[in-house]
Amino acid sequence: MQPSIAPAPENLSAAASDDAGQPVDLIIDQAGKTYRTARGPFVALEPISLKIERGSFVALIGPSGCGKSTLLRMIAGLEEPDNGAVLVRGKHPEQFRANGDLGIAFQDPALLPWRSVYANVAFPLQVLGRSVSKHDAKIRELIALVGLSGYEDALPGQLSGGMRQRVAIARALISDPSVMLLDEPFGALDQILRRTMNIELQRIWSSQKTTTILVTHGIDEAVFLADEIVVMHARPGRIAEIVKVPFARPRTPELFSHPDFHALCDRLMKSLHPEGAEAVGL
Ligand SMILES: Nc1ncnc2c1ncn2[C@@H]1O[C@H](COP(=O)(O)OP(=O)(O)OP(=O)(O)O)[C@@H](O)[C@H]1O
Repeated sequence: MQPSIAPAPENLSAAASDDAGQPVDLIIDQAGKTYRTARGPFVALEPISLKIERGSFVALIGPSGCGKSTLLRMIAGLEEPDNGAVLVRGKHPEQFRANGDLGIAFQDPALLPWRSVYANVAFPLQVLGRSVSKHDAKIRELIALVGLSGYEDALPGQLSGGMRQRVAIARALISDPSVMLLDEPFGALDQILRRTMNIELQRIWSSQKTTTILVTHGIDEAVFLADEIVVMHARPGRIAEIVKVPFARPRTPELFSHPDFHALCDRLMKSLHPEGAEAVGL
């Protein structure tokens, strides 16, 4: 498995494809983040470089505090790197987000409690000044895609945690984003529901082929869903390695019990926690 960290070329906006000639959606070039704290500067993320191919599914894994959310916030344009550059389809992330090209779903689905499922999914269209009625078919199609047909009029308080997350994913997709950022979207769900959602997410991603970046603490979730896994280490936050996931798609639930799946999970566990892995016999 080859690390695929590529130093970004000098002319970033011209770097629309990677070494294999594949179109690239995201270029991170020597971007880092140091926070000022009462105890002095704190390096949340060392300067890192990374390229993400169009239509791929990339997972970010790493211990708590290694800078996964900081990196995602930089990609979303919610945080500026101190140095280096982040470009999404050749644009500054903030500009990219303002066009509705970026879909975001975080751990807390943050639905508006007084609005129905339909109105929550439609909300980004209103923010972007687009007509909801013109997009009626699209809204219903996405609600169906996330398996919630029949719940259009339900309020978030009437839904389970998994259903609320599905609404958040439909909402993230309503503006036809070319890039989707998911920060621990299933972190609060139990293991069974989480697996169901993993299978659902693969189905949704396969039908849309939106470039997706998922932050997760679940190694099995990352292996099941991703084409590439970015392993991060903490103190300071940095990329330790990038691992390609070799399993063919569509991946079925049986993969979760396949020996090769477990072998890759163990290998990633070692990469994440070299000392701890030895203690548990890996
Ligand atoms: N605004 C801030 N000011 C100071 N320190 C911050 C700030 N935001 C994050 N940090 C610190 O930067 C480091 C990276 O934070 P980040 O939230 O990116 O980590 P993470 O890998 O997403 O963690 P987790 O898995 O626990 O969510 C942490 O040590 C955090 O305390």
